[in-house]
This record gives sequence, structure tokens and C-alpha cells, in this order.
Amino acid sequence: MKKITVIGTGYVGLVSGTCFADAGNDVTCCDIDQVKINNLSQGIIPIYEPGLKELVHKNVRSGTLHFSANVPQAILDAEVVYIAVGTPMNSTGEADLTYVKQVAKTIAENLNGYKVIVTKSTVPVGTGRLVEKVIRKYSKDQHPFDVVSNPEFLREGSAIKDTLNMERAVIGATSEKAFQIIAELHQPFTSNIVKASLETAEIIKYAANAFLATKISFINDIANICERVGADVTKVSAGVGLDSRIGNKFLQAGVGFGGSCFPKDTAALLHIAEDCGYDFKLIKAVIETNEKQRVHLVEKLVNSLGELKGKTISVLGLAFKPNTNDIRSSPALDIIPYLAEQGAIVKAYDPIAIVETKKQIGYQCSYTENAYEAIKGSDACMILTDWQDVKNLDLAKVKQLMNQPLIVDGRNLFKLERMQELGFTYLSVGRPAIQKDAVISKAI
Ligand SMILES: NC(=O)c1ccc[n+]([C@@H]2O[C@H](COP(=O)([O-])OP(=O)(O)OC[C@H]3O[C@@H](n4cnc5c(N)ncnc54)[C@H](O)[C@@H]3O)[C@@H](O)[C@H]2O)c1
Ligand SMILES: O=c1ccn([C@@H]2O[C@H](COP(=O)(O)OP(=O)(O)O[C@H]3O[C@H](CO)[C@@H](O)[C@H](O)[C@H]3O)[C@@H](O)[C@H]2O)c(=O)[nH]1
Repeated sequence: MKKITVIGTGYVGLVSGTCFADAGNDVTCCDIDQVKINNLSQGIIPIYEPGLKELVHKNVRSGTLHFSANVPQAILDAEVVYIAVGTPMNSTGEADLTYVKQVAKTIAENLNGYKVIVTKSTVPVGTGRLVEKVIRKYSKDQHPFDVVSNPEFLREGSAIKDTLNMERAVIGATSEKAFQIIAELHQPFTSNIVKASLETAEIIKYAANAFLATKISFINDIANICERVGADVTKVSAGVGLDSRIGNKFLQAGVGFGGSCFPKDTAALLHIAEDCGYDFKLIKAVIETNEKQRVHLVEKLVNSLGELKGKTISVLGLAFKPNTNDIRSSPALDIIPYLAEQGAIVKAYDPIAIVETKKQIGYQCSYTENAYEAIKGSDACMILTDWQDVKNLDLAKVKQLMNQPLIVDGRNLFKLERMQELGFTYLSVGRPAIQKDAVISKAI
């Protein structure tokens, strides 16, 4: 059992802190955001994440998990201090380390004996060394400490499962003692421990995210070729994914990737490469393909619908992926303002991300309580998130409710044959377009 302080109660701090507590450690999750801490102390969880609320409540009840806005005190009390603050993208695409540096200074001012300081935030190569330098600079009594990089690989929407059954833990430590302490903490979750240097651990995180993003942009480029030659990308994905060297994951073509990580981390990796004088052409192309994919989906709509002015368009899905209310870099945040700007009347639906979207884009669209309400009377429907309740829509009812049966599907949710039988114009990604009233083709 270790006394752990986790600084930052975003997705990563809250989930990893809770899971460490669940494994029997004594964990304090702290944040400078007093409102967040007040809410957490009352059992109110600021994010939607399946299973998180229950696990937080369980560990608070059993006395292993605490919340505090007194960051200095929480540092004084801890043997292991995790840094899990945000590292947002700045205006030039680099990771902004302001919060990490602030926390390093606070740690330095509250060192009172040996501690292991761990960066869990996604940080550019060299940040571990920077944290070490900042702590040395501001620590008065020069107490001993070690810095470790232990990047986080959880996915939003399945964060608890990903953490409790993690596929690997990457530990980049500056001493064997610190490595052993962090390795022991991970024993309940995985036996796959990757021991590395600080720098190697830092780059593993970016390499993992960039590789996954590359798979997505690659399949989206293949999808765009499929559209030109009349092939079906879903079958291409299945066909190549059965090769175990390739694997079938992250080969779903669509509107492109969003979220708080892939867009920011691919941009940051490009900067890391530039900083060390390397022209990383591949990652530039990955980013560009992803940005174009959103435009491509809107082009499909415009090509079929004509002028958008005065047309009613329903948008299904605001979150960047299902099972989260996170809208950071979500396709909807680009697409809805564009449609509104062109004079379209936009009606949007999402099962849980409406509050967050209103804060970000306000009333550039109206919001509905269910998908059918959004669809009713619309001239076209755009699907942007693969929510289960969108997958489960009664398509005959959808057709009946629409002004004209045009669906632009950025997530390839429905079977082409079914859409043709029902008489939709159905434009998905990397698959043959289905035109209303067209004769059913046996080739599909
Ligand atoms: N969100 C994810 O799914 C995910 C997964 C893996 C890694 N990461 C990485 O983990 C890091 C955190 O991501 P997030 O989504 O949890 O971030 P977030 O921005 O949602 O939360 C960060 C929290 O840190 C707090 N904070 C900022 N400065 C502080 C300070 N000086 N003292 C105490 N608290 C402070 C903020 O108030 C906020 O609550 C980022 O580097 C991100 O790239 C995120
Ligand atoms: O085949 C696919 C798979 C995903 N996506 C999109 O890619 C984005 C990211 O999805 P996902 O990776 O499932 O979610 P995140 O929560 O952003 O998780 C990623 O980013 C985290 C933050 O760094 C890492 O910890 C995770 O390992 C990494 O998967 C979403 O917009 C998805 O819709 C696709 O378009 N096609």
C-alpha cells in the first residue's frame, strides 16, 4: 500500500487515481479547481465515463480515495506524486507545458523527504528532465527525489476497463528504486511492464497515438479511393484486418479522428520532430488527411442537397466518440458552425454531450431530446458519432419523418442493401453511394 497524490482531476487523474485506490493504495486526488473538488467531495463526477461514478463512490466509502484542493498538503503527505494536469495544444501546435511546470514548482516547494514524481500527462520528450530541473531549482532543502515517466493509454468511454486490465505499463525511471516502486503499483493491473529511459517512455506515448491516428487516416485515404473506383472500404478493412500483422482495429473509415488526444498529440509529435531537425512527412499527411475528411463529408452533403441556405439539417452525434460527453476536437464542432454559416437550420442530438456543446458553440443549432425529434422535417441527416441509439434507429420511421430521405453517414452505421430497400439516398464513407429510387444492384 502506497500513499499516492494525483495532481489534476481530469479524465486521467480521476480514473488512474480511482483505480490505484481500488487496488488498495491510499490516494488523494487534488486539483486547483475548487468547484471540481467540492463536487467530487459530494460524489458529483464532472465527466461521463461508464463505471467511474460507482468506482469513485466505492473507494470513497472504503476510505482509500480522498479529494482535496490543498495541493501543497497533498504533496507533503505522499510517497508518490502523479502529475496528471492538461498539456493542451498551443497556437503553434506544440504541447503547452504551463501547468506541468507550475505543478513541478509546487512539488519542489513541498518536498519533505524522498518522493517519486511521476508524469502521467502526455508530454514532449525532455519534459521529465525539465521537471527534474524545476524541482532542483525551487527545492530549498534538496530532499532526494526521482522522476518517472509513466504515460497513460486509457481510452475515453472504456477508461476503467482499460486501466484495471491495462495491456502494458510503460515506466521510464531515473533510478532502479523508483522503477521498482512504480512497477509494484502496476502489479494488480498488468504483468507487461516496459522498462525504459525517461526519453523512451515519453516517445512511446506519442508513437502509440500517432500510429493509431495513422491507421485511421490511412483507411480514410483508402476509403476516398474506394469511392472513386466503386469499392467498399468496410470489406477492404475486413480483408486486410484478418492479416494478424495488420490487425482489424482502428481501420474504421469515417469522418476522421477527434478527441482530446489524437489531434493534439499528432501536432505535438510534428513539433518534436521539427525541434530535432527531422521532416516527419508521414505525420503531416496523417493530420492533413484527417482535416480534409470533415470537409469531404460536408461536400457529399452539398453535392446532393445543393445550396444549404434555408435547408433543415439534422446532426446526430456531438461527442467525438460514443460513451463520453467529451467534445474536444469533435467533428460536430467544425461541421455545425459551417452549416449554420451557410444558412442551414441545424437540429442537433446527442444522448449526453448537449450541455458541453451549448457551452462551446451556443445556439448555432437547436438541440433535441431524441434523435427522431432532430430528424423530423429535415432535408438531410448527418451522422457524426457512432452512438448505439443511433445504430438502433427505426429506419422506416426515420424515412417517414424526413422531408427527403437523405442521410450522410460519417460512421458507416447501416447496411447498403437495407438503405436501398428503404429508398434512402445514403452517402457513407468509402462505399458506393445509394441513390433514392435506384434499382437494387446485385453487386452491392
Ligand atoms: N483524456 C484522455 O483520455 C487522456 C488519455 C491519456 C493521456 N491523456 C493526457 O493526460 C493529461 C491530462 O488529460 P485530461 O484529459 O485528464 O486533462 P484535463 O484538462 O481534463 O484535466 C486536467 C486537470 O488538471 C487541473 N490542473 C491544472 N493545473 C493544475 C495545478 N497547477 N494544480 C492542480 N491541478 C491542476 C485542471 O484544473 C484540470 O482539472 C494530458 O496530458 C492528456 O494529453 C489524456
Ligand atoms: O477505427 C477507428 C477508430 C477510432 N476512430 C476515431 O478516433 C478517435 C479516437 O478514438 P479512441 O482512440 O477510441 O479514443 P481516445 O479516448 O481519444 O483514445 C486515444 O487517445 C488516448 C489519449 O492519449 C490514448 O490514451 C488512447 O490509447 C487512444 O486510443 C475518435 O474520434 C474515433 O471516432 C476512427 O475514426 N476509426
